[in-house]
Amino acid sequence: MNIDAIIQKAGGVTEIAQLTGVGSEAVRKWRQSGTVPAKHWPALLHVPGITLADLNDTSEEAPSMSHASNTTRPNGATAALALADGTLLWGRGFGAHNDAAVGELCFSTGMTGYQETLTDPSFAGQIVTFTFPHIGNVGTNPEDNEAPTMAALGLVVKEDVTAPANWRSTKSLNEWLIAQGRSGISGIDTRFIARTLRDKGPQTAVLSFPRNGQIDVDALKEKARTWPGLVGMDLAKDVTQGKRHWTETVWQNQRPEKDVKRRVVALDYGAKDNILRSLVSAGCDVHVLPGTATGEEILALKPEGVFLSNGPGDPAATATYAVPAIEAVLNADVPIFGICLGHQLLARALGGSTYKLERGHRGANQPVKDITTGKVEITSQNHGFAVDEKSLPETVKVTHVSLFDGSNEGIASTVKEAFSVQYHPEASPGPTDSFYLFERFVSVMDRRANTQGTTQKAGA
Ligand SMILES: NC(=O)CC[C@H](N)C(=O)O
Repeated sequence: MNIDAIIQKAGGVTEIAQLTGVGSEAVRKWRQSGTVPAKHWPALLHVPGITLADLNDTSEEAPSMSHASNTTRPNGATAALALADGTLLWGRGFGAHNDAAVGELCFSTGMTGYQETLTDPSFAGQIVTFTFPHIGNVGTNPEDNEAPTMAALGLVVKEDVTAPANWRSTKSLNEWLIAQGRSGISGIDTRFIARTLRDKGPQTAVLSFPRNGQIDVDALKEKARTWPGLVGMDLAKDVTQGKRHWTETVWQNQRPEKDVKRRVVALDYGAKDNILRSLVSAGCDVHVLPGTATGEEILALKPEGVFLSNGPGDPAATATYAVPAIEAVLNADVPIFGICLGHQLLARALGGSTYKLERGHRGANQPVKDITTGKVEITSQNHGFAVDEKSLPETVKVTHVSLFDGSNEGIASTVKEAFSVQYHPEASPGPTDSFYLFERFVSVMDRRANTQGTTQKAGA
């Protein structure tokens, strides 16, 4: 919304001046510059029809290397970001050199946890824009990785990365990126990117930070325009780490250790380490299998429960091999808990379908309502696909919903012990409001073991 539309919504120049406690002269100045100073936004948010997004649109452009400039390369520009719609943004490269990393451009609103975000395997095939302007301030450390390598193809930030200041830091973000072989670009107007993705939906982009400094703008734009996009891509098979016995708990675990541990097979479609740690902390003995494991391979481990992990790419593509395996687990009546890609795959195995969202959810402040209790959780999220509620059969109930856009955030089968959520109860980064889901999974297995125990005793 432009400034004139905002003035009109507020009832005119005199009214807006009164509302904000400034003189009409000040309002005229806002009109000239096209911006409303942020300190007056709270007063204007009371006016029906004016939203934060509208005011954001009027705010001054953040100082950046260039704003959607298509022609001249500014002095000092060493990297560029080309979007599929023809936009070219110049910036300063950091991290490792790469001629042209191509993938889906997305943005995350998380204010902390850039290292966890960059190593979340679900970001494979994507270039992450951080809307929080200061990235890199706390450096990197060996404990905050969610997987051994960085899955995201690159990162886009506003401010240049400065020297780290944190007692846990062992490497600067710049050095760490060099070791990961990934590039970053700074000096970018990240609000412009957020708005573009908001208004136009998902966009492919190419991040170029070439060693020789030569950037062929037209070639980059062409590459961005012709990349096929994430729809139809199975990326889980590229990031799964396969078979292992996981024993680590969450960092600074305070939960008492359980006497009996429930034997869980965790299917790794690109699992974040903190999910495995959370399962252990909640009382599971975690045996990880690759996401490509068959039903037979899973059931051969005699699990008391099966966990379906998060992961990158299009769930419809991964479903080709994952769904038959999940169906075998459902048929064997083994309890299931799924997160994110695991949620989408469970929905498909139960008869539902998935679709690509116009606006993905990425950040650590996403409100979700638990429909059963009415309680709201603030959740960590990273997904671009979603479960289509209309496609769900009667035997599946909706348990959680996004308070941002009403899309599905959780389901449960009414005939099997199987439930899943679209968000990330393991946080990392983000709030831990939803840890109860790991405990719920364990209590389902406890209940099963107890009833089976009773049955056995009764039969003996
Ligand atoms: N975090 C995830 O598991 C992401 C799931 C899926 N790749 C999506 O984008 O929706």
